[in-house]
Amino acid sequence: MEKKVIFEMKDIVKTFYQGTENELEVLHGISLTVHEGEFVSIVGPSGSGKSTLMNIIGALDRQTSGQYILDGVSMDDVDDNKLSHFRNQKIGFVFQTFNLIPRTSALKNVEMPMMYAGVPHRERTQKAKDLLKLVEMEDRMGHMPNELSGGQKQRVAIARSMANDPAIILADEPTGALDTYTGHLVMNLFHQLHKEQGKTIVLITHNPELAAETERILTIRDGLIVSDQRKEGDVWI
Ligand SMILES: Nc1ncnc2c1ncn2[C@@H]1O[C@H](COP(=O)(O)OP(=O)(O)OP(=O)(O)O)[C@@H](O)[C@H]1O
Repeated sequence: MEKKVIFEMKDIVKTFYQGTENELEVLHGISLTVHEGEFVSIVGPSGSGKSTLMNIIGALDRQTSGQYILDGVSMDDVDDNKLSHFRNQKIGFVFQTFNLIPRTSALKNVEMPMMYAGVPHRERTQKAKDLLKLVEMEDRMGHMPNELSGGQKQRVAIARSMANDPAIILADEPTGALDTYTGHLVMNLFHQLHKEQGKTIVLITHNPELAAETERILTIRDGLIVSDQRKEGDVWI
């Protein structure tokens, strides 16, 4: 059976304008389809446009031209007022610097996206507990972020990213602030979520070794996708 399309980009161009004179076209026409359950990485040198592309995938920014369809909805049809709600529902973000809310317990951090989504108290607390259990953080639920190690913070952040059952988990250099060993543990967690829960994951990374662990590598250079490789068995094609 054909897998469901999670998002589709058609000829996405992004231009930044500074004043009326200066314009900088950063993405020059990106076309890309990602299906449900894929674990994709986006790699490319610094300045190639990865963050710009990620901001569009994550509905944090809009394209200048082209079409972006996320979970069946064209982003052109989502007005600015609805954008943050849409983002909260559809995207689970994991950042390099964790971005947990300080002086707020791990449990409350995971509850937060559900609070914004209007999930009733009892239900969201139970879901947050279940998610923290899934990432093996159930014994640290009452801890504040500053009482957690980097790897533990990232596990809480990953639990939070799944709170509203997003269409995509979008992870931007999620192991960038962690030592190699802890980074591997975090990557293993993504692999587990992908394999056991069928999550669709988009990983943005500088690290080719991490990218090679995923099943599809998109390489972006100077604002264009220059290769799109998939792993078949042990071979990249
Ligand atoms: N808001 C902005 N206004 C103007 N130019 C921008 C803006 N954001 C990014 N750029 C430019 O777009 C280009 C691509 O930047 P981007 O951050 O997407 O690259 P990147 O591949 O994520 O780099 P890195 O790996 O270093 O984070 C750069 O030349 C950058 O200066």
